[in-house]
Amino acid sequence: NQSVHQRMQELEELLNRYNKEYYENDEPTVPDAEYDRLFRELRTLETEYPDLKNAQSPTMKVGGKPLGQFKNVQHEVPMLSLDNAFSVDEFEAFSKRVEQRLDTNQTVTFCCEPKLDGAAVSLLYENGLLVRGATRGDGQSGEDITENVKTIRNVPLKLSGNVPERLEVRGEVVMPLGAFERFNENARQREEKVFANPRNAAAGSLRQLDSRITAKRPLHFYAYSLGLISETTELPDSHYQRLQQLKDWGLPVNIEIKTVDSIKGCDDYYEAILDRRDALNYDIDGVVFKVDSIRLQQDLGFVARAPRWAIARKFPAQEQLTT
Ligand SMILES: Cc1ccc2cc(C(N)=O)cc(O)c2n1
Repeated sequence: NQSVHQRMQELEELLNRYNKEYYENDEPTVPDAEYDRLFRELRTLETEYPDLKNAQSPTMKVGGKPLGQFKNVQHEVPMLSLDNAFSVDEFEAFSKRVEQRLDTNQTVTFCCEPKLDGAAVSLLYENGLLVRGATRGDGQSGEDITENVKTIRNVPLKLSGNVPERLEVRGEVVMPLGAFERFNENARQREEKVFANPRNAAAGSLRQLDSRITAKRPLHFYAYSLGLISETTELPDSHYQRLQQLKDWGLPVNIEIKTVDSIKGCDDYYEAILDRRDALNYDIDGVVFKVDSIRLQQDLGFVARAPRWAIARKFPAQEQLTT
């Protein structure tokens, strides 16, 4: 059954590629019917030849039998929240604090990104394989939702390239707005639970004990920082470049993430994202600015639970349209 094994590998590559296309640029090159046909062919072969089944097969992303409860996960590196700046003045106070720590003529580079309004999760990869997913919880410990995160279609089960032995990635799980509307409309028609907003929909979908339910929820994951990493790993001093490294390993990183070299650059970024807020395919509630230099981040450290080297600059609350 060498030719069967060959066909199974071919199907796996095709399905992984179509998955990536579907999430990279929202334009799958094949219709869903074709995707489903290939998916069914692979699942049939895996049933007939179980010893040829690959633990990272795309068929593993559909969820399995429900759990009785969630196990607890201790975050070896605490998952931090962000200090908020609601006004220009508060943001300027943040930038002043940062600049005080610099030498005179040193300029500071900031890494900027939209603040996704979803559910924070931690993904742990060992030798490039996804071995654990966890909710943020209280920052010190969360719930083990490994089976659920495996069903998020743009979460890779296997990283590619020269990956560290241990790599923990933190990011946000969101439910895209179009998918959220369709999901809620569907739920209304079936008189099932309707979610108040995409954040609740994402958080609620991740906390399902039955991962087959999570698998049916349209969720996206975007990596935004590194947690645990094997100390032998060579990494650039730039946070932005570390995120690009995650992207090279196959993890989804938001394309809106950019660096700027001044406070003015931060203000321009804030205005640019605010202007495009309604055009984005997911809910955001501000932008996040981080000192890009890891060395300077370490020098600035943290205050209580939030880092001194990062700030979330929040948008005015959106007037909730009365539905
Ligand atoms: C350190 C940290 C904590 C929470 C975060 C949350 C978001 C977010 N909600 O998009 C983005 C980030 O870069 C974050 N960074």
